[in-house]
Amino acid sequence: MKNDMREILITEEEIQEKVKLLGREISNEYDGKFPLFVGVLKGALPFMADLIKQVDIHVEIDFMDVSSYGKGTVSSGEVKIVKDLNTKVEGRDVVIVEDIIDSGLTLSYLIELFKYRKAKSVKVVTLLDKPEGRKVDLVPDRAGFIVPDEFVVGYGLDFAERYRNLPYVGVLKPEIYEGE
Ligand SMILES: O=P(O)(O)OC[C@H]1O[C@H](OP(=O)(O)OP(=O)(O)O)[C@H](O)[C@@H]1O
Ligand SMILES: Nc1nc2[nH]cnc2c(=O)[nH]1
Repeated sequence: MKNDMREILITEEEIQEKVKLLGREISNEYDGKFPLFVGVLKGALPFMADLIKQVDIHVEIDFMDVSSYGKGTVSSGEVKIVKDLNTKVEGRDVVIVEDIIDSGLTLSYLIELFKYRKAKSVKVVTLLDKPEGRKVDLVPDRAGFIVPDEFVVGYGLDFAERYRNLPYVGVLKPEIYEGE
């Protein structure tokens, strides 16, 4: 798969170091509390798995599957719930765990949903933030790395359901996108 990459933007080591730091910060922030971490499938899976191992307080985890991207690289703009939570969020400190914030449409939808469901607090931690992609005004509470306005893959992020299992984040060669 490495041959398909035009460029590696963030190495495995850089990711793991950042995840440790975020885990420590979140442990301090929620010390004495029992937050509900909501992983947004599918992309947040590797980040969620690594992050919870670096958090040194009790946490509950659950997952939601929402989708606004089809097979390609452009958001449809419409957010659909594919799988809802099994956990009640009323009265809970919710931490939404994302792989990337691009347009911000997915997250703004989820934040409003959890507020409507009466969460005590709703915060966002994302591994990647792409501020140039924003279509709504949204700033994450914690972000690991800022990425440029390019379609990135790896560490949960796919192109046509591939490349999620790369341990790093990068950009594909143009001929890979064109082949689809
Ligand atoms: O800020 P936005 O423009 O809304 O983009 C961010 C969302 O897009 C990706 O998910 P996607 O809908 O592609 O589903 P996936 O995680 O299953 O790949 C990513 O995992 C975020 O959830
Ligand atoms: N794989 C991938 N999914 C995204 N969803 C929103 N932005 C991106 C991106 O840059 N790459």
